[in-house]
Amino acid sequence: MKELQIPQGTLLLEPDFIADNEANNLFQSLQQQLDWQQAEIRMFGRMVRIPRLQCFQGDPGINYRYSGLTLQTEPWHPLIQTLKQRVESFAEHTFNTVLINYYRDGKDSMGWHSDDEPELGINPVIASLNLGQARRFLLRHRFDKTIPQRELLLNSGSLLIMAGQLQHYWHHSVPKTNRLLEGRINLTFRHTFTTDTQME
Ligand SMILES: O=C(O)CCC(=O)C(=O)O
Ligand SMILES: [Fe+2]
Repeated sequence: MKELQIPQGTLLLEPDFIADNEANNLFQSLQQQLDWQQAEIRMFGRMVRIPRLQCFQGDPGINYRYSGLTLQTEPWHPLIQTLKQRVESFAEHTFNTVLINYYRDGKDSMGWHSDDEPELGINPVIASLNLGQARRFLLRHRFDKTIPQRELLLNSGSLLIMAGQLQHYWHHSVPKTNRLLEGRINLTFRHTFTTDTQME
């Protein structure tokens, strides 16, 4: 595991967490078997469809708030349950939810944001697993515009861990491109606190 040096945040990358052929098989199975939804969010006073498909799984009874929406967790898909266990033992951290994003082609994307919802706790550990098409992942400092933007290429099978103060100080995004790209599935494993569980 490689620690990427970034001020005010922790970023770890394991480029070959899952072997290529297994990652491709997982991509195919999940692409076919998950119940993909295209959420609508309110933007500038009107409802727009987000440019990607999503699915949210986790332990029972956990809600997830996202751009004004409240999503209910679906039960763990068996393949994802197994992946969760592998990621947990590698990251030495437990997760109770996963947000799964399916970028169908280069036009699908995720805008600048940080994962700083209060239910994720103060300094969340988020483990981000990539399957399929490699995509650019950008990071930009939220406050100090003199700090250069960072760019990673997230290959199929790679695992990126975001931790420490990263979500407080950095935004991240997956930009769209005009290049013809294949599909990519990204899974962000998270620990979501509920009113019944303690914040760290
Ligand atoms: O697709 C990615 O690499 C990023 C996903 C992400 O930022 C998120 O789910 O919050
Ligand atoms: Fe994110």
